[in-house]
Amino acid sequence: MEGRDPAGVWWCTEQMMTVPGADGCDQLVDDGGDATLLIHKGKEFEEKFAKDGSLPDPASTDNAEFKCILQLLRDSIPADKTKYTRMAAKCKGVSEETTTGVHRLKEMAAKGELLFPAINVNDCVTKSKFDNVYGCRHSLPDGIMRATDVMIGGKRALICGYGDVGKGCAFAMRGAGARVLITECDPICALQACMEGFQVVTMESVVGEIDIFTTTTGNFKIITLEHMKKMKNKPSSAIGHFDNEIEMENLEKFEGIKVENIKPQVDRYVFPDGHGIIVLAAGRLLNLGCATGHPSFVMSCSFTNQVLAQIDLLTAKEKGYKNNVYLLPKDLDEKVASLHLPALGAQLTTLTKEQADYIGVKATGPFKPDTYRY
Ligand SMILES: NC(=O)c1ccc[n+]([C@@H]2O[C@H](COP(=O)([O-])OP(=O)(O)OC[C@H]3O[C@@H](n4cnc5c(N)ncnc54)[C@H](O)[C@@H]3O)[C@@H](O)[C@H]2O)c1
Repeated sequence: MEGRDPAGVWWCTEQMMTVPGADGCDQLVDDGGDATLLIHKGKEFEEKFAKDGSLPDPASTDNAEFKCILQLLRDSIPADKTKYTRMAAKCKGVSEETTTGVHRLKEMAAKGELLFPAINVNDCVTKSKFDNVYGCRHSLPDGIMRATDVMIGGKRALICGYGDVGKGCAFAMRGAGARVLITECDPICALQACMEGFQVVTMESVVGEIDIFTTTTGNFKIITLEHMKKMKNKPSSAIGHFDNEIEMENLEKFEGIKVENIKPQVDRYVFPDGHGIIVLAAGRLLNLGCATGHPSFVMSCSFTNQVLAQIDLLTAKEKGYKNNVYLLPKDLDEKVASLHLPALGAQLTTLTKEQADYIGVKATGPFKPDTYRY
């Protein structure tokens, strides 16, 4: 759905969750938390309507996405006053794919607002340490090359954030011959970047010299309008989750800005002073917008985790899951990896009973404590 208008995206989200002849879906697979957010906001505004007859007001927010949600609910409530309340009651739980969605879920759980149990698939080792790292290592340069045909070798590439996605992106850019710089707020990640030979800098100190920008923070206002004003005539890109990592709204509203659509998902924003920057995938996930996302092999690890999480949710009640965020057990994480090894021709060593006892594990695993960080 990348590149479509936000209202259309939210319309699709609602259609996906509307099950003819039923109150809604039994379980949700989410990526970024949009479906989960819509159910929660739907129920919240339906309850408000029941109490005081008021409908959501899209004019009450400046956030373009949230405006769409409010408009959608403003249309939905008069037609069916309890649609999302029934949907929430029917839903046994959600399994969430990505860092940004998990962040939203944890916020809701901490406030006691989560309406059903959630499984954090992102933090399975065989998800975040594979899809986020190796998937982005593949699909970041793929997206940049397809979109711009720019020579990456020799260019200065800034990766904002050196978490899982940032690590994959930094190594990809280095592999393509770029001189890679990193911004980080976390001293541990910053030190990791230094130890890998990347230069850790602040955006302000290098913004005028960088050729390719990639934001991987899951945070907002990483590349601001002020930064974009100071950039040279070169590409900028984003691989995080939302278009607020790059201040797209402010860029679009900037007086005198001209937008040249070079091709689908590739826009050149020209400032009144004549310098232009290339924005890929409208500031959203460029590897999805400008390429085909991650290759199927690495997604197979993520989706195997999703399937296991969905099976786990089937018995959430029996397991006594509360409306909280849960991780899959480590033996399942190891199982996901085991299932993928034969395709790569790997031969796993089997521990003898003696060796297993010596290091204090079972010969069949789990091989690491939950605190192990890989
Ligand atoms: N495009 C894709 O295919 C894809 C795949 C997986 C995840 N994601 C998304 O990518 C984003 C990052 O995911 P992740 O798993 O790497 O998360 P992460 O938490 O491992 O990494 C994010 C890093 O950004 C740093 N950071 C936060 N604010 C910063 C700032 N202002 N300046 C510099 N650094 C800052 C954090 O310290 C952290 O190290 C999320 O939005 C996630 O949903 C995208």
